[in-house]
Amino acid sequence: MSKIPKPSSFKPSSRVVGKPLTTILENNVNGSKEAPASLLRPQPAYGFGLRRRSKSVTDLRNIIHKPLTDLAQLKTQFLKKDIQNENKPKCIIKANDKNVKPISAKNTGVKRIATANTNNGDGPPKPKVSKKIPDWDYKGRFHQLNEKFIYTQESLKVMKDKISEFEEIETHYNQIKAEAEELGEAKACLQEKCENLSLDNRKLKLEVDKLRIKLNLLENDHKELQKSASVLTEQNTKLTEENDMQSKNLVKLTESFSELTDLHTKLTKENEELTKSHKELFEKYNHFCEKNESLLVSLANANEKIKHFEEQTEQQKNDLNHFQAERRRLHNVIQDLKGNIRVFCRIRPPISSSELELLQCSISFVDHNGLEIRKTRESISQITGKPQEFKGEFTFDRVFPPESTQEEVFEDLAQLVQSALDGYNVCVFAYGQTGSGKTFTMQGGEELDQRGMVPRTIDLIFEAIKKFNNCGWNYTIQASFLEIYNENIRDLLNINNTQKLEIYHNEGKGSTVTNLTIQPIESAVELKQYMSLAHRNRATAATNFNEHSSRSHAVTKIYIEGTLEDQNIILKGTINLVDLAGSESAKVTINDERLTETKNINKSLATLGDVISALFCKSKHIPYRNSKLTYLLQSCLGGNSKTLMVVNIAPFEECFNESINSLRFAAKVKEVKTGSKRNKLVLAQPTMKL
Ligand SMILES: Nc1ncnc2c1ncn2[C@@H]1O[C@H](COP(=O)(O)OP(=O)(O)OP(=O)(O)O)[C@@H](O)[C@H]1O
Repeated sequence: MSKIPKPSSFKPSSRVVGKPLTTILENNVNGSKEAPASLLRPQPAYGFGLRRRSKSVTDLRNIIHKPLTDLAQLKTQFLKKDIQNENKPKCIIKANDKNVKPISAKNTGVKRIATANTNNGDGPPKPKVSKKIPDWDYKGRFHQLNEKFIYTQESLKVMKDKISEFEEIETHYNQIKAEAEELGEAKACLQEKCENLSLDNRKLKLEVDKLRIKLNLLENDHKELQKSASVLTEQNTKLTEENDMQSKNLVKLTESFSELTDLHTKLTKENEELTKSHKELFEKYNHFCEKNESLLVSLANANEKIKHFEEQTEQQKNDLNHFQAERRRLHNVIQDLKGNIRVFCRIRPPISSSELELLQCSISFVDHNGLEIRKTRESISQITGKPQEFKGEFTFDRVFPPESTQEEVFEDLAQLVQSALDGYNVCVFAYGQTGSGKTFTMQGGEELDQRGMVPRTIDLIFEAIKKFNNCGWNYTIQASFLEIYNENIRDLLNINNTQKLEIYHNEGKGSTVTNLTIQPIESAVELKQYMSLAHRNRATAATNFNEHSSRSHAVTKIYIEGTLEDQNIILKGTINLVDLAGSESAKVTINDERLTETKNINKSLATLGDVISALFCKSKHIPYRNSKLTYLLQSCLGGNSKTLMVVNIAPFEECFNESINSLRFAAKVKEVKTGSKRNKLVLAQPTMKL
């Protein structure tokens, strides 16, 4: 049995009133919660019990299923009972219907009497029931009966009204019955639909089960997705950070891109131009390729020639080294032939007007080697009574008159510089009295052409080194500057040097001075700078001859070391350029201090003479140690060393005696030279200049 929705659960609605029952049922079948309109319609009153029950759907259902005859029967019964009830005061209503509960007298009691006298609104007011009227009170009984009669009449009237109501109800019942039939049909439809719906419901349940399973699966998936979502969130955070960085990079890259775009545009233009020029160049290239082929042929020929020339060059290099060795040998032979000790004499000119006013000696020059010097004033000999002549004739390797230039004086010295580069020790002395021109000869004047022997030697050494470098030679130059003053050595490159400067002689290495500054030199300019410094540091003292006369021996020593690695040749030579102190005799000195200076100077000069004499005599003992000067120059005096002495002469008559002394000293030295080399004048070798 399909369930019909209970009317009690429906709310009354005015909207459904007047609608056909089928429509209402259909609406309910479709899920509407509205009650059928007929069920909500106000029911006609056919008794207070029935009216109340008519609101129940169950009663209505019963009514629907009861046949119409029952209703007529009900009406009749109802009317009968109503009349009977009137006659049975103990029970106001006796319901035959199961649904109308009988009211027992027990429950009503006295109240029944009270209610009988009250009007309940459905009928006429009941006559009051007073206490029992005695039988004899006919009047009272009549009055009572009369009231009952009136009441009965009114009740009858009421019943008639009720009958008419029942007729309406009957009409209405018929309508309801018709509607009930419709409802039955609708119910069948609904049942069918319900069955269908239950089928659908089952299907839906199955689907729901499936969906639940799916849901579980989806929930699991959801959890996994949540996990992966959290992982992805972390990744997302990282990626966001990376993205930020990338964004920044992107901005930079965008900027760079724009720059590159500009550059690209420029380069595109350049490329176009270059393509154009490339085209032109390619044409030229093709042209040159053609030329190149012919040139390659010529190149191959040239290569062959180069190879041939290289072989020749190598041969010539070997020859050159051989010739250089030969040149060194021959140069040395020439120098030996010229003499290992050479003596030049140089007469200086008067340089100031005061010097021009002085009496000059008469000096006559015999070719380049000899000179004759005499006094202008002749004196009478006290012994013979005849006029006495003071003159001297001297022959030297070279005599330079006053007009001789520094360049001319240096010509011969240049050959000795070459000997130093070839690995020999060379010593150049400037000898002479104070003011005779020693310093001028060695250092020179201010002008370029007045450069003396020392700067010219420096220039020549570095010029020669350049040439030798081209032939594979490598030279290193060092220099030291010292002076010997009162037999004490002073370092002219470091005048504050308080360390002891002592001379030691080593047979292999020659003389060395301890603690002396030996300065490596890279260029001629650098060496000249040190030379100027040494010149400034040199001890000077004013004399009556020359305001800045030197009272010390100044020694400039240049160390030359040449290496030819190919041939494993090392040449070590030195050049000593010595500006000797003035050689004047003690009688012209002014004071004791000067006298001591002069004595020391003369002693060292005399020792120099003695050493040279001892070398000439080939004495067993050479007194080198008698003076610091000779001890220092020991390795440059004698042996294979080359010595050049330039005797400087002042042309003044008042210097005549000193000049004669100097010339005699020089002549003595010259004799040494000629004596030792005369026997060897056998080979005449050509002179080889640098
Ligand atoms: N050949 C020369 N030509 C021109 N002037 C010269 C010549 N020789 C020397 N003199 C000048 O004569 C002066 C004295 O010369 P210098 O100073 O060289 O003499 P010195 O012998 O070195 O004296 P001292 O021993 O005192 O040093 C200087 O003014 C110098 O310039």
